[in-house]
Amino acid sequence: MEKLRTEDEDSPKLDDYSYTTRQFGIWRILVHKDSSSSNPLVRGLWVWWKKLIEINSGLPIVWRFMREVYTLAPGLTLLLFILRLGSSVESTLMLYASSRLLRAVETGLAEGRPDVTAILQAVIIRVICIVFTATISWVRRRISPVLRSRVVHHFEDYVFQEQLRLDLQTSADKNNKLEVPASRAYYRFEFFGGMFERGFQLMSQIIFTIRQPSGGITLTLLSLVSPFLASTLGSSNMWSQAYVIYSDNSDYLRIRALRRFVSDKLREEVISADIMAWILAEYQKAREGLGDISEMLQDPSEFTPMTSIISLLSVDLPTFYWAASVIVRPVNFSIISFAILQQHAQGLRSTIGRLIYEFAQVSDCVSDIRELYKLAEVENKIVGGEEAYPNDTLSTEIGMSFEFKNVSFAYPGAKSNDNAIKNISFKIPAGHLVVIVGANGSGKSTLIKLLNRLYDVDSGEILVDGLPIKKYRLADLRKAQALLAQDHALYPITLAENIGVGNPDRMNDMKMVMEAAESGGASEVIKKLTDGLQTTLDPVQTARGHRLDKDQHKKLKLILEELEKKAEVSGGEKQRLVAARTFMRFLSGNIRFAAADEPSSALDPKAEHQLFQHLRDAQQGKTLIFVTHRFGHLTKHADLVMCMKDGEVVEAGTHKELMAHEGEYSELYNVQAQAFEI
Ligand SMILES: Nc1ncnc2c1ncn2[C@@H]1O[C@H](COP(=O)(O)OP(=O)(O)OP(=O)(O)O)[C@@H](O)[C@H]1O
Repeated sequence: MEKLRTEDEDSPKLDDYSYTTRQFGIWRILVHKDSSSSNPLVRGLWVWWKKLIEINSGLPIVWRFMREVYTLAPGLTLLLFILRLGSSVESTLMLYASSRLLRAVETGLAEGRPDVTAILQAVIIRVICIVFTATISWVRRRISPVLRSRVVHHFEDYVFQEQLRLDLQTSADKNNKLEVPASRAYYRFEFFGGMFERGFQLMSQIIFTIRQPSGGITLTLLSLVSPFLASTLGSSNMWSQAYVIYSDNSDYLRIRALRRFVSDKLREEVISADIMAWILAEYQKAREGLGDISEMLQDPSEFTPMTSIISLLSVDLPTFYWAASVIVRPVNFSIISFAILQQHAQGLRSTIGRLIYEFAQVSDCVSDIRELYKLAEVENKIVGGEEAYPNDTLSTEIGMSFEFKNVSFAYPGAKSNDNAIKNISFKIPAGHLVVIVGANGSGKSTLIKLLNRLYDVDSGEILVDGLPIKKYRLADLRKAQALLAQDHALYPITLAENIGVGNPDRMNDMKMVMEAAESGGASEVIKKLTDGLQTTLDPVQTARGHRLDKDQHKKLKLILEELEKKAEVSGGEKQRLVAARTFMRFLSGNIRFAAADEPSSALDPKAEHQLFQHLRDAQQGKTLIFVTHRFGHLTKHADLVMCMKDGEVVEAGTHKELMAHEGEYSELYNVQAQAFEI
């Protein structure tokens, strides 16, 4: 683990990052090593102290969050807090009512004559309390969903907007992944509302208990002990610390892996390969290997008998106090007072317990809120320059020119130590047709991504029309480029929109959309579909059924099946539709560079030939790069063929030159050519 961090002058020493390793069943847990004491009580207090510091530092962001929620619905938020204030005195009022009732009964019993007025008063107060409680909860149930929608929508929209803003390199960074769903915002708001309510509830209970005739103050103090002890001992356990958890039990991992064979994705292959018996045998072997090793996550040392005894005894402290005072002053003994004080003690203990529990969660809330806001602070790694593209003095009408100067690049977060691009230098003149060939993993696609500034180079420089690529405005650069790649997908919108977004300004121009579809070879696909251009291939599915297992549910079942039906296209048809989007982009008239990165892997030979032909036909005013493994007729038309191997350009020239050279390219070419020899 230490290897993951490099030490520099300002960063904390590695010792500060030390951890202890623990093993529970199949789980290995690396727990951050705290410098605090091994005594659970001292450690618990230390955890509390750290929590307080954390909460203190989080106050500004919580304040910002609460203000933001308030501005979304000021009236509703205020009303909700007023209702919470009302709820906070509910339990005290109820307690007051039942104390009055008990005292009235006690007096009646003592005097042999019940005080009907007092009893009636107590009953009326209790009924009022019940009506009050029911009304408050009714109003709350009505306003909460509205407030919830506003808060959740607000944060969902914000997160969506921020996620859309991130570039590839920035969003690939794990630190920029949101670990909290936007819907958590409302729970966090409710959480603080709950604490506010609990705070007032505690205040009203304390005031009421202190005012009790016999031992109110002592009772209040004694009621504090149990929840305080429980929370302090509880907070010192391992789960409240920072940890990394994983399983390295090979049998457990094998079982998990083998279970994947029953997924829909693999089922077809499993059945056709008839490997069920082997899977089952492997599964049983792993199960035997795992034996009784537990998958449960439980720290056996979490609670020792002593801590449990102390915790349980502390609950009975008010009773012990009462028993002691009866022994010392038996004359004061009243069973009713005892019952009332017991009720007070129980109420206080439960409120304090909940409040302490909630207080312990505040730091989690703060980190959730921080997490929600963090995306706004993330700066994109790919930063555009000021220069417009096309550049009046440097750019030409015939296309974009490129120059790579000693460019190296490794994917951020890649496990491999090898660069995907290694110190490459070459030039592509404007308007040229370039074909890049090479083995799998040689860096062809990466090169195209660098030209589109999906990633920035680690070292070296890329020039576009003679100027460093970083100097151009990003939006201008991208508007002038069109990429068509094998893994480009169809979007979950209609086919008309799927093609139209290639040129958003003319999205509704159906004539242009159909023209683009024709060039991409997709018009036949569209005609085949019942809804034509208005088809959505992978629509958002919301339909679901519940307990449709009986005969009388047949009708509902049929409706559900109808709702679940969706249009499907083949892999090659999908590629044609994606290609149509690129042609739509061409029709914007802005494109000076187009790259086709193996866009034809699923196309039949005729469709592939047509696609390449259409791309070449549209080459006017563009530099065109093809990345392909099936390069026969393409390379013959190419102005430049670049052959890549292990992240380097090993050969570059025309087809003829490279064939004469008899190197890597001619070898690849001949392998393909041989396939056609009889
Ligand atoms: N997103 C990524 N993260 C980490 N490594 C990557 C990523 N994409 C590609 N690589 C690695 O970079 C190297 C070059 O990959 P690239 O996709 O450019 O190869 P290619 O020549 O286009 O291969 P192919 O012919 O198989 O498409 C490979 O070793 C690959 O594993």
